[in-house]
Order: sequence, then structure tokens, then C-alpha cells
Amino acid sequence: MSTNLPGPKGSFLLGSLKPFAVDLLNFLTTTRREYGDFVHFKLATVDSYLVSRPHLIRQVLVTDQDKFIKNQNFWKHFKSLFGLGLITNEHQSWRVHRKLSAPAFQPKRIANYADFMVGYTKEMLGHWENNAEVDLHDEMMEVTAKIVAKALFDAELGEHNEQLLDAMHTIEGMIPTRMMRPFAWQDALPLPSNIKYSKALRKLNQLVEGFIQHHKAQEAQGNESNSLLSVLMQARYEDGSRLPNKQLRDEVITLFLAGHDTTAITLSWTFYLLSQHPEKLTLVEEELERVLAGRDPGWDDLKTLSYTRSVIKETLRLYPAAHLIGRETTEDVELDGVKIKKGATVLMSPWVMGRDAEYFDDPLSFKPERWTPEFEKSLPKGVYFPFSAGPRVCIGEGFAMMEAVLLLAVIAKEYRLECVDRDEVEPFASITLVPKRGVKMRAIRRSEHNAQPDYQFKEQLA
Ligand code: HEM
Repeated sequence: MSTNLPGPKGSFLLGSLKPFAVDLLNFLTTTRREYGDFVHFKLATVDSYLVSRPHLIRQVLVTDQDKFIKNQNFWKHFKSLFGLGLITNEHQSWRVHRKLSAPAFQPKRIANYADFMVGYTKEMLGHWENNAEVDLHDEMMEVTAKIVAKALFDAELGEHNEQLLDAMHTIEGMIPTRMMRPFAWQDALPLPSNIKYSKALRKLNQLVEGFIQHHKAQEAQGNESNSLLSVLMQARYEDGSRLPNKQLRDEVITLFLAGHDTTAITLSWTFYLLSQHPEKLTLVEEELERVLAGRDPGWDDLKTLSYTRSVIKETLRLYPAAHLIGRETTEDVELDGVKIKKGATVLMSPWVMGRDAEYFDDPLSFKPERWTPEFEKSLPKGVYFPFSAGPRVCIGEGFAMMEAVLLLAVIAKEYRLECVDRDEVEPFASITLVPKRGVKMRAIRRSEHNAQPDYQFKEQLA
């Protein structure tokens, strides 16, 4: 059994931690290119592997998944945030809570959310002005936060909107720094950034506790709710008991965080890519006109809006919001004859795999039309996994795809978005793949756009 895998040697004490922390996307891309599809390196003292063979990715995520847990070196920094919510929970406790959460994400339940997804998006468009600049990423973060809050609590955020978004913003802003710290104790140092983070977390806990109490009061008055929280509140353990408040809090915060910035990011990248490929945007617009004939989209249209859906799939290939999935071995594991010791880190990257020329023709080109049913069938399992795979596959996949398609449809029906400065748009690998400096767009009302066929031409004349 050989353990002589190729890989960057890195420095004596830190291994490859520095290039990994400084520019993760570059590290992943060059490591794959220079050392191949099964690479070994050290992150500080931890043996780490970048695995880019589809059958091995499947082995880790699906067939041998019980020999792995989430990568503790990474998640240790977020224990106080997510607690034992689905993303960070493990073993039997994870199995129990995943089962109890599943009913909340059944298609017949999430179908009810289509109307307010469309409603909030139209409300957002109501504030846009023709020809004005919008920071699309900010807009997407806000509207997806409102949507997930409504789905979770069946409540408008109202006066809590600003406070919740502020707390989230502070916490999300600290994630890149925290995730690159080698030691968890660094998070407890009395640094201004840590103090700010703790304050934001206290605020978040307080707001979520308020939502839970409000829900309980409504329930006590016999008011039925269609919210995700109410499904969790109705869930019962085998002994008939309910989820304690702390567990509800952990699940809700997890769903809130996992469920809004991933979808917001995906939409930001979608509109960015469409702005760079106006001919593909025209195909989206044509499909919207054909299928919707001017009316709002809804749940029943999702199957028919196949090109619009392919646009989202193609975006998730090129800019997967979850760009890196990590696991830690709980026992010695063999991957293609190589012994991976207990406690090692195994990394699999949807970013790397989605750009591999072996599986995607002309991989860096944006080609939504590649996503035919035949192509999907022919793609080896373990190549395209923006929502992961196996038992820990994203529980919100259906929710996210519905939201992304509906929001794209509602916005593209009304506006053409043109990128103000494409050089400014650059991916940054935090916990998710964010556009580093946002995505500034000029929003041009489609009726105006059609009346003035070439906006850029008009600008040149001015
Ligand atoms: C485009 C949007 C989304 C993407 C790309 C995405 C991606 C992912 C990925 C890759 C994982 C697995 C992580 C791992 O195994 O380490 C995951 C897990 C999860 N996602 Fe999503 N997600 C999205 C939207 C959502 C939404 C809308 C929700 C909820 C409303 C959600 C809730 C969760 C939860 C709770 C988990 C943990 C599941 C478990 O371990 O049992 N996600 N997501």
C-alpha cells in the first residue's frame, strides 16, 4: 500500500497552510493542475488530501460516508454559531434530527413558498429605478434573507429586519478570518473583532429566541403556521418529547445562514454571467415570454422553465457557492490503495471538478445548453456535486433551486442587468464563494431596453 502521493511540500511548520489561507482558489486550481487528481499536503500538522477522482468523491460522500465526519479543523470555529444544527451535528444525533427536519423540505410544503418568493422579489424591484446602479449582491442577500425568514418563521422581519441583517453581516464578515485560524482558542482572545462577533451572536440569539417564543405563543392560541420552525416544533423524538429550545435555536440559525447566502451568491453569479453573455440572456427572456406570457412565475412553471433552470445549473458548475467540501476520517480508510489515517482531512472541490476539461467540453465557457438530460446521464457520479451527495446532501436543494429559478425569472422578466465594471467582479473563497467586491449592475427596464436596442451604443454617442 503506497502513501507516496504527489503534492506541494510547503513549509516545515505550517505545511501548505499559508497558500491555502491566502488564496484558496488558486491553491486548489494549481495543486490539481500540478500534482494530479489525488494529492497529499499538510495543513499545519494535519495530513490533508485533495481528491478529484469522481469514484473517490463518491466513496467519501456516499459509500463509505460513515467513516467520515465533517472536517473538525474547520467547523470548530463555528460551534458557538451553529451549535448542534444539521450542518455541524454528527452520528446518531445528526441522523435523528435530519429525519425530523426532512418533512419541512418536502416538495408539497416548499411549493407553498413560491408565492412569497415572487412577492418579495417584486417588492425589491419596486425600489429599483430604470437606468440606476444597484449592488446586486447586497440586493440578493437582503431578499433571500427575507425569504428564508418568512419560510422559517412565517413572519415578516419588520422592525427586526435591520438588526437581523446587521448581526448576520457582522458574523458572516468574520467567517473568513475565523476559518483560517489554526486554533479555536484564538476565537476567544479579547480582540476587537472577536468582541464584535460575540456581540452580534448575542443579538442573533436574542432575535431567534424572540421568534421561537412568538411561535410558541401563536401555537398556544391555536394559530396554525406553515413555517419550517413549526414543522420542527411539531416533531417528536421516539420517546414523544419535543425538540428543546436550544436545539430549535441551533436548527433555525443553521437554516437561516445555510439558506440565504448560498442562494444569494448563486443569483449574483448568475446575473453576472448573463451580463457577460447577452445572447444567453435573450434565450432566458424568450423562454419566460413563451412559458409565462407576461404573468408571474409559480411552482407549476418550474418544470417548464428548463433553460432558466439550466442557467442556474451552469452557474453552480462555474461558481459553486459551496466551493469546497471537507471531511475528516474517523478511522483508517483506504482510497485507491492509499491508506488515509484516522484524523486526516479529505477535501473535494466542486470548483475544481466543475472546471475539469475531462468532463466538461470547453470548461471555462458559460454554456447552459450543455445541461441536456442525456448529458446529465452521461456525467460520471461524483463530478458535479454543488449540493454535495449521499446522506448529507443539502437538505435545502429543492428550496434553493426553486428560489433561484423563480427569482431569476421575476427579475429577468422586468429588467436587463448590465455589469458596470466586469474587472471589479472577482470570486473570493470564504466559507462560500462570494463576489469579492459585490456585483455592481445597471438595471435597465426591459420595456425601455427593447425600445433602445443597444444601450452601450447609446452611451458611446453621449
Ligand atoms: C444554491 C444554494 C445552496 C447550495 C449551493 C448549498 C450547498 C450545500 C452543500 C454543498 C452542503 C453539504 C455540505 C457538506 O456536506 O459539507 C449543504 C448542506 C446543507 N444545506 Fe445547503 N446549499 C444551498 C441552499 C440551502 C438552503 C436554501 C437551505 C435551507 C433553507 C440549506 C440548508 C442546508 C443544511 C441544513 C445543510 C446540512 C445538511 C446535513 O448535513 O444534513 N442549503 N448545502
